[in-house]
Amino acid sequence: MPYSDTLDIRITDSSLRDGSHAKRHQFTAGDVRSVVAALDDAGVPVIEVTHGDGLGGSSFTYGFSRTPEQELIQVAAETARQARIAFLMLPGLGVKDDILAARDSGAAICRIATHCTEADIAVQHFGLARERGLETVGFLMMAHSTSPENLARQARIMADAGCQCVYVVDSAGAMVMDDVTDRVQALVAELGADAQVGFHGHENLALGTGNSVAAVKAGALQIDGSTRRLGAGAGNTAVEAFVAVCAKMGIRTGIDVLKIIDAAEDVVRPVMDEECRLDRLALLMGHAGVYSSFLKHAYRLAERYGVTGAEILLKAGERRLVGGQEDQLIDIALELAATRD
Ligand SMILES: C[C@H](O)CC(=O)C(=O)O
Ligand SMILES: [Mn+2]
Repeated sequence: MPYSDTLDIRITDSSLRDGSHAKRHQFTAGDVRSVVAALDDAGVPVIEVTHGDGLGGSSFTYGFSRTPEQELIQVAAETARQARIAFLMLPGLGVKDDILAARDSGAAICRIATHCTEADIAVQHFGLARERGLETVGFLMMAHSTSPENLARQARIMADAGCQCVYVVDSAGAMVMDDVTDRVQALVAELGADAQVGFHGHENLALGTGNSVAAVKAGALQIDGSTRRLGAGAGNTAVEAFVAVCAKMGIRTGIDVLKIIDAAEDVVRPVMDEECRLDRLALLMGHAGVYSSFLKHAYRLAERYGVTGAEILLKAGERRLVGGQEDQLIDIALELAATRD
C-alpha cells in the first residue's frame, strides 16, 4: 500500500535537527531560512527543526543552542510553502508545554523519541499531541540493541498511545540490511492498519541508503534522511542520494532529483562546518553500536582529558550507554585518564 495516491513513501529531512549535533547546535535563523526554502522548493514534504536532542535539549549536558529552538521552528514554518514542519522531543528533556509551544510556533508534526525498550514513557505525550491536532511519529532509538519481537511490542505501546507512525531508529548506524528488514517487518506485522512504520538511518557503516531501501521493501512508508548527510556521526542517509535511487526504482517520493542535488551542494553544504565524514570514530560507532550523537562529545572529552575518542566510544559501546547518558562519557574519560597517571 503506498503512502498516498501521489507518494509511495514520505521522506522527512532531518538536517535541521539531526544536523544540529554536527553543528554543535549553532544554527542561526538565516541557516534555517535558506535550508527550508531550498528543501521546500525541491518538494521535500516534511522538514524537522529542533535542537539535536529535541525540545529542551539546549543545556550544559547536551550543548547550548545558539538560537532558541522555538524561534527556529517559527522561521521554518514561515518560510515553507508546501512542506510541513516537524519537531523532536525526548520525554524528560522536553516537557508537555514545549510541545504546545512548538505547535504555536507553527509545527505540524510531533516526533517523540524514547530508548527502544522504554516506549511507555511517551504515552502521555502522544495523547497530548493528538488531542491538540498534531500528527504524531514515534522514534524507537538504538533499535539495533533489541530483538525485532521486543521492538514490535514497544511499537504497539506507542501506537496504542496515539502514535501514527513508529520509526525503527538506527541511532548507532549499526544495522545491516537484514537487521532493518527483520525489524521493519516485525513492526508492520504488529501494527497492521493501526500505524505506519518508518526508518531513520545513520551512515556509520556506509549503509544509510541501502538500509533505507531495505526498509521500504519491508513495508516502511516514512523514511528519514538529511540533505548532504548533515547529521550525527557520519551523518544520516543522504536525501539527495536516496531520492535519486528511488527515482531509478520507480518509488515515488515527490522530490525533484535535480533540485535536491543542487540544494545539497549550493545551500546545505555552505551551512555546514565540515562534511559529515565516515572517519575512524564514526566507523567505530557503527561497529560497536554507539549512539551517533556521542561523536562530538567524544572529540571534546578526548581533548580535555588527554585520552582518545576511540577509547571513549569503545567503552561507551561496552557499557551499552543509551541516549541521555552523555554525562557518563565524562566518567569514562576520567577513568581512562586515571589509568595514564
Ligand atoms: C536524539 C537523537 O539524536 C535522535 C536520533 O536522531 C537518533 O537516535 O538517531
Ligand atoms: Mn539520528
